[in-house]
Amino acid sequence: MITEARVRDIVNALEDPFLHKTLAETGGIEEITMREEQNHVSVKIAIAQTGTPEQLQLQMRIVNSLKEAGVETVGLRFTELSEEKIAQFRGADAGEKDGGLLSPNSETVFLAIASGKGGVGKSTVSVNLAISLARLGKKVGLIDADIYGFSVPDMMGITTRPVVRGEKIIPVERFGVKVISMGFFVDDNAPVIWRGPMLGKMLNSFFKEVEWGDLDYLLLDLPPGTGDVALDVHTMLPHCKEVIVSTPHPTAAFVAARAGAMALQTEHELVGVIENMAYFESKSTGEKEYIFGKGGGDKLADELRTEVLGRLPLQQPDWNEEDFAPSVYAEDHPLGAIYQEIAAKLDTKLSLK
Ligand SMILES: Nc1ncnc2c1ncn2[C@@H]1O[C@H](COP(=O)(O)OP(=O)(O)OP(=O)(O)O)[C@@H](O)[C@H]1O
Repeated sequence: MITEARVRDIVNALEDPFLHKTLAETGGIEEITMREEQNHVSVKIAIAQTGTPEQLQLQMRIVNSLKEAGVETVGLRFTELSEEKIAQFRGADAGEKDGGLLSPNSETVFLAIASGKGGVGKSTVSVNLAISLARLGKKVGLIDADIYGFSVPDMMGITTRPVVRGEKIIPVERFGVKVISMGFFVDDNAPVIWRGPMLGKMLNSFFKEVEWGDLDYLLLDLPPGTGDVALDVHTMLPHCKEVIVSTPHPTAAFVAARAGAMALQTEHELVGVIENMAYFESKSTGEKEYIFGKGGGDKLADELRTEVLGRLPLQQPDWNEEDFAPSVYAEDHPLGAIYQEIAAKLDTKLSLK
């Protein structure tokens, strides 16, 4: 009679038909019982969905494999994996480079915008970089992946919600950029209190269920910092090029270096640093004041072996009551022009790769 360990090996090697992961990876084997005198093996297995043709096929595969290994009779019971586990594996799927993830098209560059801490202007940079790339004639999408602290819709002055067509969500288009945000799916300003597995599910559906069409760039505004949420999102994402936003203050640059290290550890590729709030320029004298210090961006770029893509001074966009978008810099605004330069630089750099 074969050993229990051998039974486990045989069954573990088979795949959950819905998650496309081996039962070893999903921890699908719940129980194995052996009755030696009858050469009988009984296995209880959890899979993502029961009562399906796929389950029948898996049943057949298990029975055949065990019989080939010399088992006389096989008993099988199936249960369903917990929602949490399923979400965890679906989330992990999104992290697979070529896995079931919808790539808006195979040429699309995923460009993630990260920061070491909150409040340095990561979302402002994401929004304006996306718009600048669109102004260059690129087809651009923007995912507000700062799931718990979404701000992109407000920053861009988006007042409409995506519509659902068939099984697909049509992103909202604003300033030539297709946008999707957690903010579209919660009641007005309600805090998001979903935990890990839901996060994976949500991110995954931002890729898979949104009708992105053909895109040159899909930008992702990541959660700030180097904590659990940022790490989870980094892990779940497909391979991205990544830009780190920091202020020039040394402590901001220190934590930003940790964000850069996290990107590298999770196999994303750093393409540059943007120094935001780099200085304040007096409108009357043109003199520059380095309010948050100087040199943090250069140090950070050195440490991460990358370059400073641009430096943005402190200045608000001009308000426009008619077409209100509080964080969007017009093309002829001094910051709009700097964003345009950064976008052109990035576009050249990324299209050469
Ligand atoms: N260059 C700038 N000049 C003036 N204000 C700026 C500049 N960049 C960003 N801000 C302002 O700073 C604040 C923080 O910016 P933003 O929300 O983009 O930061 P963040 O890093 O995305 O923060 P979090 O990740 O915590 O949401 C906002 O009020 C924004 O308008």
